Amino acid sequence: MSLKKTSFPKQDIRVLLLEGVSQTAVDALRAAGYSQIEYHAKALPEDELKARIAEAHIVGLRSRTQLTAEVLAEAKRLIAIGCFCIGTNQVDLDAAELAGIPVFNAPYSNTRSVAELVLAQTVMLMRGIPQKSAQCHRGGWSKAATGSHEVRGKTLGIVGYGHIGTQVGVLAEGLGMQVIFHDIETKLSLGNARAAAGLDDLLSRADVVTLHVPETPSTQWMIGAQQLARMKPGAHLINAARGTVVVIEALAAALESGHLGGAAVDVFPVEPKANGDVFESPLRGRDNVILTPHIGGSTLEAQDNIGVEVAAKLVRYSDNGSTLSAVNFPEVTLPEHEGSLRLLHIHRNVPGVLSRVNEIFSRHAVNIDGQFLRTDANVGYVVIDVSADEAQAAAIRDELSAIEGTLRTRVLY
Ligand SMILES: NC(=O)C1=CN([C@@H]2O[C@H](COP(=O)(O)OP(=O)(O)OC[C@H]3O[C@@H](n4cnc5c(N)ncnc54)[C@H](O)[C@@H]3O)[C@@H](O)[C@H]2O)C=CC1
Ligand SMILES: O=C(O)C(=O)COP(=O)(O)O
Repeated sequence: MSLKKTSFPKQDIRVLLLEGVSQTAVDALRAAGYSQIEYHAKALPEDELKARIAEAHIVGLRSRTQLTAEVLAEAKRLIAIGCFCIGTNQVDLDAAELAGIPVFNAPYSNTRSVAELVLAQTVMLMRGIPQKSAQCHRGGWSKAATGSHEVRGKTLGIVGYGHIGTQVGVLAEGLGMQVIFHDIETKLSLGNARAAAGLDDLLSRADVVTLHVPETPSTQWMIGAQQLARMKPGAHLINAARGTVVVIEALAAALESGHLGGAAVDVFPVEPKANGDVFESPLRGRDNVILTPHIGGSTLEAQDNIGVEVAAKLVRYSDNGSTLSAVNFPEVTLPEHEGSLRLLHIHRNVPGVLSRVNEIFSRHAVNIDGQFLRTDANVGYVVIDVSADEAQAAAIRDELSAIEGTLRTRVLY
């Protein structure tokens, strides 16, 4: 494989990988010529994170590492962020964009893993298995059908009918469940699934409610005491979305009162920072609750696929400038630039920047082979391919950097 030179040698591009991302990511980065990889099996404490990210050009993380505006302010050299997961709520996406840093994720690679777990939890909860298993562990024996039900013919209510929610629905229909869903967007129903009239309608009809919404201001604490009270007596709640979606004390109270039959919870408002840290929760010690340590997407298959997918996006951006599928940035799909040097200019989206860019090019005796521009409300991203030598490109880059509103410039060779 021929390795492309970037604005400075690849061996000087530092990649910081956190939270034990899959070895497939390391392999993919190495194969693309990125040899300076600092690998951490855990999330770093904030002070250490600030110190390490200050040196990094590319950072890869999972759901634990919080890239706040304060942390990003230290990341002076950072060109790209890879979330080796689906959720990107752990990154201040606006702060990253305004620093000229695109954020990539793996929007589908662990979808199936979460869906399979939720399906299994649905069966376990409807059969009362968590309680029966706990009882057997304590030496008890209570062979009875009381409180045990088939899922066939029962109603599954899916809140958030996106990638995971639809997969859960398809799998549940395979077991003969009736599927209803609620989403803020109009969604195509798969199979025989039907949209509920609203959240309250769904809560009042479902035997099992499962949450698959992202963490946003509209989903924060969306399931509290009032919503739980609307659920059918004896119904079950599954949360493998984000811990901030459910008021956990209200869930504990609904279980304590016997209103809910059980719950399966994978995500929590506060999660331990590292394996081995103590997990505190009002749900601990309840036999009818399946507790898992945020492992909905943690299968080897998912992690390996995520490693390959996100590493490829980071390499593509670093080598080629393409921002396709970035979650916070104008998306530009770029062709290869054989025979041209490529200048990247990321700027605040304010009037006049493009005319200044063009004015600079008009003063240099270089041929423009291609120009690409995308903007969003905050940022403009312009890519210009030129027939020029390295010294000319460096001179142009310096002038582009001086334009007011410039966030980042790079030359790709
Ligand atoms: N437990 C785990 O390990 C994992 C958890 N997740 C979580 O699952 C979430 C969902 O993942 P995907 O299905 O891939 O996302 P998605 O973006 O495909 O689907 C989310 C759906 O929720 C809907 N939605 C947003 N706000 C809503 C609201 N207020 N009320 C109703 N619907 C609303 C959206 O319109 C969309 O259809 C992720 O954002 C992540 O937080 C994802 C993977 C693994
Ligand atoms: O993909 C997601 O959004 C998840 O929640 C999975 O997070 P993780 O990579 O297991 O820390």
